[in-house]
Amino acid sequence: MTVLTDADLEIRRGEIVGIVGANGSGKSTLMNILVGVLEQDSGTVERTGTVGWCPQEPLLYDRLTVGETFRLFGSGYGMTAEEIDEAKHHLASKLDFEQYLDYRIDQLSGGNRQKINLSIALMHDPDVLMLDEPYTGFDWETYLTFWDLAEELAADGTAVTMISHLIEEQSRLDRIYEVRDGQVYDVTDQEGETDATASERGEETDE
Ligand SMILES: Nc1ncnc2c1ncn2[C@@H]1O[C@H](COP(=O)(O)OP(=O)(O)OP(=O)(O)O)[C@@H](O)[C@H]1O
Repeated sequence: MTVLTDADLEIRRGEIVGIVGANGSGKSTLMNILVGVLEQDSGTVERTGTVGWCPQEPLLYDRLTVGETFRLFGSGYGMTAEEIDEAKHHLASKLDFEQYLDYRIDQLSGGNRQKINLSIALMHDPDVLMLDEPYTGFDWETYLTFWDLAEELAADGTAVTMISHLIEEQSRLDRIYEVRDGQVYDVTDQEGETDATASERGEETDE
């Protein structure tokens, strides 16, 4: 099936970019192509720098502990043992999962598993961060901490891209792309909410 027919977008350093759109519109497909886990049929994706990816479904190994998970991904990223340890403690303290470092992934709650999923995307301080609904299952405090982290990273020059469903988040985004009918539209300067966010709430739109 054809999901996307026309997508032209740019993700710049220091920006927080939102990808919005109705369920099934192709947001994850677009992100998977940008990350490189899915190959596009035509067109090009230009990536500069390192990429961190937080997929919608955590891609973690159930039988590893949280500490082992950091070591596995950290060594994959080419980090030293000290760098891995520092990133682990920093993120565990920030996102409040220090007490779970020796737990196995399959012993964690959904929200805590998502914290690890997000942390693995962030731990190597990537230049480009791709987050597919990164806050699923987060409690309110964690959700706010997540935004602190995203804003800190963007201020340090990271290009942060996230698939977002929440209308109230749109004011935090520097640029907003909407996926609709297989195409990607820049709706940053559109007044009010996009069609997609209205239709997600079940409201009629003008189309
Ligand atoms: N592995 C797959 N095999 C076949 N079709 C797929 C696959 N993954 C996604 N699709 C289809 O591609 C289309 C776009 O899916 P995608 O997951 O990109 O949407 P989305 O906008 O991220 O949706 P949601 O908001 O529900 O997460 C949908 O019609 C979906 O059914």
